[in-house]
Amino acid sequence: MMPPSIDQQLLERSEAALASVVLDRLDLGTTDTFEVRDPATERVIATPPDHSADDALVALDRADRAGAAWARTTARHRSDVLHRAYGMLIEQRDRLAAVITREMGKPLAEALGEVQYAADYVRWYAEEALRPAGGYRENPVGGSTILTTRGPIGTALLITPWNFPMAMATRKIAPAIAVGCGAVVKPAALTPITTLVVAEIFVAAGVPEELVQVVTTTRAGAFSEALMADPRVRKVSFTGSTGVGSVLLGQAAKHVIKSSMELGGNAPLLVFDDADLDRAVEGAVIAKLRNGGQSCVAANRILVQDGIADAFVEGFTERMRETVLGNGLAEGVTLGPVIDDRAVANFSRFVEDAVSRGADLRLGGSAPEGDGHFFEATVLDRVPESAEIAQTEIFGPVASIARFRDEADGISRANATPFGLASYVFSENIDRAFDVADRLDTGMVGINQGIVSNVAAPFGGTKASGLGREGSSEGLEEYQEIRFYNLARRSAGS
Ligand SMILES: NC(=O)C1=CN([C@@H]2O[C@H](COP(=O)(O)OP(=O)(O)OC[C@H]3O[C@@H](n4cnc5c(N)ncnc54)[C@H](OP(=O)(O)O)[C@@H]3O)[C@@H](O)[C@H]2O)C=CC1
Ligand SMILES: O=C(O)CCCC(=O)O
Repeated sequence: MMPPSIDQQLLERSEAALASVVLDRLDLGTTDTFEVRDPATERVIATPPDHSADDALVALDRADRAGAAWARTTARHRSDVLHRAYGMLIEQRDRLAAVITREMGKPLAEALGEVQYAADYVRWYAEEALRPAGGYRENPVGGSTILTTRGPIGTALLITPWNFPMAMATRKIAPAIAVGCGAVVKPAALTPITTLVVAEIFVAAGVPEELVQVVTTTRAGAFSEALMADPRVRKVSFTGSTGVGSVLLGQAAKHVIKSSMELGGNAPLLVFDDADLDRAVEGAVIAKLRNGGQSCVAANRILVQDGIADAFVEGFTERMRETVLGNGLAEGVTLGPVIDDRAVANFSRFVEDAVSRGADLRLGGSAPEGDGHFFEATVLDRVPESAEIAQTEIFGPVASIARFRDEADGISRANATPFGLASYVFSENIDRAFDVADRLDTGMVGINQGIVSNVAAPFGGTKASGLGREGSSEGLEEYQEIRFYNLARRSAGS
């Protein structure tokens, strides 16, 4: 079948959007550059500066100084600035979405969804900035009153991945700004442009020019070594692979830096015999294909109870067959390219390995010929636990289905992973759904739905999936330091 053709007007608009971005926001005279490519065509779309570790230290210096002044502003002021930024992000949603699609690949409609999701973090933290941040309690043995305050922790280092280039940036930058911190942001080298647009809009909304410094670089290791050894960094927030998260935690341990780590997942999605079939199929498609499967909360292991398995696999495969693969700028496309060649090679290997171990390939399984990094929506059924795909984070549009006998079997398989980010349960028996959800060792559980992401909810995982939470009020606390005042009292206390 011919791939859908690209809308020329959208292409031109996206070219204009890319051309409008100031690539060197640090303006340090850096002459090294690197290439950012469109994953749908492999063509170069931008050449931002490749900043050195020394450049990053200058950025840190600026963010730290600006942060000291920002910390003294009122919560009302910070809230107003964030509200303005929200409005401007929404006004510029088409420009932002075009940049996201061109550098990351997701279909334009999904990119627009990411812009709204990302902007919602800014609005949420504009509101949270005003919440009371302190407490009062009596010393239980009398003699003093304990007052607590929460203040900005200091300068934050924010490292983001390529899969949600806007939402992961705002999920970190907005709470940092809301409480009064400065920040150095390092976007993924594959997708740095969106973050530059976000920073530009924040400044236009009233964020001081130097408060949020975006460092574009391909030298991530040297960057983090230099910054994590600098005592001015008081907070690191990272989203990405568990391997890099561990390296950062090692560096944080040395200098005792407060850390939030949002790392890999291996989400189980359990469908019980008593699930509503249509709901389970729909939820599983949503959970599997979030961001083309390139999400840490994407359903990684679909586990289906024996009694409903055949009907589920039938329905799920038919829904996966409806996906339209192609360039995210083309009309009707619902599945864009994957991020790079390495990902395509991984998926081909997963499929080959699973089939060689007895899995049943129900749909897809190949990378189409031609330019760009594409992989078909794929369904593998009866995947044995020995298959590589049953043990690893897939991060793409390949669904791995296995069957289970009963509740105990399903739960024990679901928990048999070092990861604990998200899980999903489908059952019309609400007692069972809650009971199973309670016994799944993950930070988030979707019950009868395939979505857990929500700005008002604490996003994060257990075990090797990370530390800390993002979004919600808990996400704000990650950028705060608690202080208490022990106020002497004459009375013995009440
Ligand atoms: N939990 C999640 O949300 C995500 C999980 N992943 C998982 O990780 C796998 C690999 O993806 P990838 O993008 O390579 O993830 P990485 O963990 O390598 O990259 C995430 C971010 O960390 C940066 N980084 C890389 N090395 C270091 C370092 N030594 N010190 C500081 N920062 C560093 C990257 O920079 P640079 O781009 O320059 O390498 C990028 O900005 C995926 O296939 C997926 O399994 C990926 C993305 C998100
Ligand atoms: O997948 C990720 O890398 C981050 C989380 C995306 C989401 O908020 O849903």
